[in-house]
Amino acid sequence: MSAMLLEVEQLSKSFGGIQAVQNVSFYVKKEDIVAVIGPNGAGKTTLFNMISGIVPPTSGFVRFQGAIVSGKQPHELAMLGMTRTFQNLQLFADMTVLENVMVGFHSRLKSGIVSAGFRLPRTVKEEKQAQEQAFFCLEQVGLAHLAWERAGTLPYGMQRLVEIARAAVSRPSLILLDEPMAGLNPQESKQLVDVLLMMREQGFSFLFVEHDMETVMAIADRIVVLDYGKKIAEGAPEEIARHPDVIKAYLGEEAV
Ligand SMILES: Nc1ncnc2c1ncn2[C@@H]1O[C@H](COP(=O)(O)OP(=O)(O)OP(=O)(O)O)[C@@H](O)[C@H]1O
Repeated sequence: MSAMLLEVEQLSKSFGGIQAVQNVSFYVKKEDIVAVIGPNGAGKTTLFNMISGIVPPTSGFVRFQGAIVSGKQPHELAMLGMTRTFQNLQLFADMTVLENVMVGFHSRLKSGIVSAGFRLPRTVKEEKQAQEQAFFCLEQVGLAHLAWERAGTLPYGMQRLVEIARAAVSRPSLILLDEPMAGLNPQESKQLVDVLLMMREQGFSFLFVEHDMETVMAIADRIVVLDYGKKIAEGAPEEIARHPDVIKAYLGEEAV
């Protein structure tokens, strides 16, 4: 597959005197899994926040499916087919698992979650569609049997899967995952890796920030490495693992 999905061009962000991200460029193609790694403070979160519309870039731009999208809000990006998850779980603990996933569907609907509350005819139909689609996504992540449980009662690893199902329910072309493995035990991590690989088979593409190198090496097609706000390397996992600048960035940090 060679269709270009996301193009990040010379993206920069400064906070006062701090250059958090400096002229970073890379791309994600359809059905790619691309990881962004780097030592603490390298600029990963800032880069991610710019791509997903949370913070505006100081300069540079983001193109998604051929159109420039920098400056658009997260809900506008969701309508165009780009969704994201956050480092800290953002589920509604008192809502059911199914309802939590449906929230992701509403982010892409015309009627939205507010009018859904009024139960207008069009929205009743959309509700049914949302419910079916949400249930389907829960089946895919292996949680359909828990659809009616309150989300807050699920173990952490399962809540992460609910978040992934929510990000996927509107059938976006690209899902951004912010440290998907954080807080998961090895068994939960393995389960999530399997889910992500299975979703890729179904046509999803992923860009993710991750500290867990084992996961990065296991699932990334390409890795973008940041250090002090700059891209210092980009390539396949095996190239990155032996890249001298990457080794220096990591070992230099740990040796201190
Ligand atoms: N809102 C902000 N105001 C000022 N400085 C910021 C802000 N956000 C980030 N920074 C600075 O920008 C730099 C990059 O931070 P960022 O959080 O993007 O790095 P990171 O790679 O995600 O780090 P970590 O792995 O620790 O999450 C750091 O020096 C940080 O202190």
